[in-house]
Amino acid sequence: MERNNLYPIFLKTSNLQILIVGGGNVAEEKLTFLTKSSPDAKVTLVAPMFRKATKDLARKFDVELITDSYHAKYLMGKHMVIAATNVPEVNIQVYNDCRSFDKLVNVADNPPYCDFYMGGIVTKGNVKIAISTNGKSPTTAKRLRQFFEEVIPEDINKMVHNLNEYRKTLKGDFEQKVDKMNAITQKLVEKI
Ligand SMILES: C[C@@]1(CC(=O)O)c2cc3[nH]c(cc4nc(cc5[nH]c(cc(n2)[C@H]1CCC(=O)O)[C@@](C)(CC(=O)O)[C@@H]5CCC(=O)O)C(CC(=O)O)=C4CCC(=O)O)c(CCC(=O)O)c3CC(=O)O
Ligand SMILES: NC(=O)C1=CN([C@@H]2O[C@H](COP(=O)(O)OP(=O)(O)OC[C@H]3O[C@@H](n4cnc5c(N)ncnc54)[C@H](O)[C@@H]3O)[C@@H](O)[C@H]2O)C=CC1
Repeated sequence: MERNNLYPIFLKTSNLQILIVGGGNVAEEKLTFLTKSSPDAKVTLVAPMFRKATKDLARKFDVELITDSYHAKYLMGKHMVIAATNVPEVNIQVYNDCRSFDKLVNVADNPPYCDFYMGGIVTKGNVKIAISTNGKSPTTAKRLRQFFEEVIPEDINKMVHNLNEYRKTLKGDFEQKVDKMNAITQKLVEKI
């Protein structure tokens, strides 16, 4: 069976500068999911024109909008880039420039031109689940996201908080703490 070899990481987007090239539907969709998961992300968009809803989102999440066509100078200081224009040549140019400057790049909806994929994301307090289908079916990623949003209880964060508090009260060496944490959470994985 084919398998997903991507390695998920949880980025501190408030420490990183992200550039989105484009201001249309796709750029707005990527910005919507990015800010939904990471409202404190540092994001800049560059495009000759932006949708009204994109401008509203930008105001809400303190996103910088640059009204201009893409130029490589806009990559300066950026760590990650998402290209989402409707001009394939521009998207490929962004990809090539990012390669030259060692930036991580995602050409939205174009898997061969992605160093990383955006995933389906479920957030419940401190708990976050990211879903990828290895680029094979974004719709499945969306449906799984909706499924987990539904089935994971809101109070999962209470459990994380309580276990964090309990962990602080534990004395002993590392191994004893691990044993105690495992013992108290054993029920979670026991088959009924
Ligand atoms: C590879 C990837 C690269 C990337 O963009 O990062 C990619 C690629 C493509 N998307 C396409 C289209 C659609 N994308 C969505 C939705 C989402 N797409 C997302 C991620 C990814 N999309 C990455 C892989 C993720 C993984 O590994 O599973 C999500 C999860 C996250 C996000 O966008 O932030 C977000 C759901 C968020 C949520 O709801 O939680 C929908 C569904 C809808 O809108 O209802 C459609 C229309 C239905 C359809 O066409 O399938 C096309 C075809 C374009 C064409 O036909 O030209 C391609 C290209 C191709 O597949 O070749
Ligand atoms: N809209 C959709 O749901 C989907 C779109 N696509 C493809 O994704 C691409 C983008 O789609 P949309 O966002 O819907 O297009 P769009 O037409 O809504 O937006 C394109 C954006 O790119 C900007 N742009 C054009 N040239 C630029 C440049 N040189 N520098 C910076 N920005 C530039 C435009 O100003 C505009 O804001 C298209 O190629 C489309 O075929 C693929 C799948 C689904």
